[in-house]
Amino acid sequence: MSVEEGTANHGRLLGTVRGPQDVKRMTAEQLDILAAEIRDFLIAKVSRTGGHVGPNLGVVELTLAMHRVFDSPRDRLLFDTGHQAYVHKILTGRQEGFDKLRQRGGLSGYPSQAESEHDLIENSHASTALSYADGLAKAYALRGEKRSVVAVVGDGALTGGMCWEALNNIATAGNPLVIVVNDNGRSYSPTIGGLADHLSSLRLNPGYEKVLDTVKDALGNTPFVGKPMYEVLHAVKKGIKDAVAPQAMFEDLGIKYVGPVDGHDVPAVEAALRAAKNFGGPVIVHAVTRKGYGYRPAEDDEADCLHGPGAFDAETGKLLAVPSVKWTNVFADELVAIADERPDVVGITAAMAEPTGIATLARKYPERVYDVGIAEQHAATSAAGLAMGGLHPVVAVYATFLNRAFDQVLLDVAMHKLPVTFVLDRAGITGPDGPSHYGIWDMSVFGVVPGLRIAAPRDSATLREELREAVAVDDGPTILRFPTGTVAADLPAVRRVGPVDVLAESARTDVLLVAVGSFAGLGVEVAARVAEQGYGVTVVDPRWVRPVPAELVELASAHRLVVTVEDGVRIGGVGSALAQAMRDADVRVPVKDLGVAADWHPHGSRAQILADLRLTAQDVARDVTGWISGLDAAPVDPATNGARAQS
Ligand SMILES: Cc1ncc(C[n+]2csc(CCOP(=O)(O)OP(=O)(O)O)c2C)c(N)n1
Ligand SMILES: CC(=O)[C@@H](O)[C@H](O)COP(=O)(O)O
Ligand SMILES: [Mg+2]
Repeated sequence: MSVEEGTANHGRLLGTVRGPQDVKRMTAEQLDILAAEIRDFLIAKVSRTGGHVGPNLGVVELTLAMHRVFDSPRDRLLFDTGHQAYVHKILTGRQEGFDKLRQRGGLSGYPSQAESEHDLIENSHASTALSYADGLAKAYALRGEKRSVVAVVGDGALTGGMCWEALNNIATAGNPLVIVVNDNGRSYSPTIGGLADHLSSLRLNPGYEKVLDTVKDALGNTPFVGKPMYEVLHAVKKGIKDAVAPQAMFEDLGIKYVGPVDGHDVPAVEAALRAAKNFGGPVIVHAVTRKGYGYRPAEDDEADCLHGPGAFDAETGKLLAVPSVKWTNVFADELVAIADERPDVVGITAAMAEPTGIATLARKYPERVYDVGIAEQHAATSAAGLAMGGLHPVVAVYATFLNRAFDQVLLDVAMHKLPVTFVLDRAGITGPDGPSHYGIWDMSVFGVVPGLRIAAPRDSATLREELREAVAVDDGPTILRFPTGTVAADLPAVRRVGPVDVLAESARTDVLLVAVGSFAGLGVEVAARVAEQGYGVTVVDPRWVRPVPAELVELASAHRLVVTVEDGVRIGGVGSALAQAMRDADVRVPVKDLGVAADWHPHGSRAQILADLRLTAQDVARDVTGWISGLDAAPVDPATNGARAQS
């Protein structure tokens, strides 16, 4: 269908867009129609699949303007965090993929090089785009390639320290580079901090370019022209600039500032981008947008402007699935109960108060909760300062995001033996957000930290118990980690051996099955399946997985085979650490450690990915039966650990 036909058939113009070139030749009127159609498309599709509908509704015009001014993929368009790249995907030939957005085998919710040559940054962690852009611009400069580099960064992502490390370098390098600040004033909730205040001071001031244009227009009609006019204009510009000094911060850094510009006005954004493109150095284009723009349920959503909901009713914006009791809710309620008793307990969030449950504490004790912005490294070391000041901070972040604060946890917190508790939500395989969101690294990465204790609760009862144990520790840091979604049904222990809970046992002691955290239920199911083959399985939940409890080694010595299963990478995981502890104690029992291969696992549902990894009761039972019956036939050399071949 032609653009003209598409224009005539409302709802069909989008169907004429197969690539960026199709929007370059559209008229302003067609662009308005197309923007409306894209919004309808986003609401229709994402309401069915779930996803980042709010952020993407806010960048429709911005993305249209970017693809009209720049020539992707020769010019590189980078998206910080990448959750706001759906419009970019729509304009680069991937409309059909939205029926399976964030689903196994379907479109990723983030840029994906495997999907398109137009995509570059696949990491969904915030505040990285400017560093990529700095490097890209330096590479093109050195190679003599005339290619534009454009990085879209949100006001929330700008609160991340890496952005300021990058800006410092971008300013010095002086390479042509366009930084589009997508300023909607929000992360999930309103963006906090001095930078956010600075941006809003810019938002509230008339863009000095716009005021200057007005002055130019006015003066332009006067009789005098030439040098005096230029001097007048220059004086006016300087005067206005001084009056709206806030953007001086960027310009004093050596980065030109253009804006603020209405991010929903395609021609205005295009004009700013063209000016930036031709500037010949680093330029910030400050686009003011609204998260959820054009869709009232998102615009009016106080919590997070429908930042990333599950499937929802397109008419009302209401979630279709009523959230069950999540791990997060249990944590939040227990944290408040603890805070009632412990005035030294305070909470820290990295711009995710609601999703981590810290908001529950903030509602009761607002003075005891700190939102540090998207700044996990700062969160960790600020927590160290709070602890040095006599408090016990509870830092609640998603497991995957603590990765970037390893050095702070190791040296700023643990080396000083400070009582800080890190609560890692979304630990393990999460699913729809894909590999850079998988919280599979924490038990390995932080397992090496001297003096740091790690707990992996199996249900709400143990979460409450282990959280209390964690905040009672006063000579070092603790980590409490649990998965996404509905909390597991309580699974009572039949007895406790030291800190280790025995969940099931038999007269026979063929297998010790160490089921870590949320895999406890799987362990009990495996034991029942293996028992049908005549073998006895003792299922234990270590509760505290680091350091390895000595009682676990003792229990191992009383069995013929040890099998561990964890929702984390095998390398350096609980199984690996237990095997080492057994070797150190000269306990010669073969160990099979099951877990997640250290790899970039694709997105999908949590259940699907775990099944792909053969981390189901059926698969594990089959393996355990094979191993133990194999022992009947011939002993496995404990030294080889008999590691299971895994993808
Ligand atoms: C390191 C890191 N911490 C936390 C998050 C979770 N997160 C995803 S999007 C987002 C808010 C981003 O706000 P902003 O950059 O302003 O983009 P917007 O959603 O407003 O378009 C956060 C905190 C993340 N992706 N990365
Ligand atoms: C982009 C980002 O990092 C978050 O929005 C993330 O997608 C949220 O994940 P949950 O849906 O598990 O809260
Ligand atoms: Mg924002």
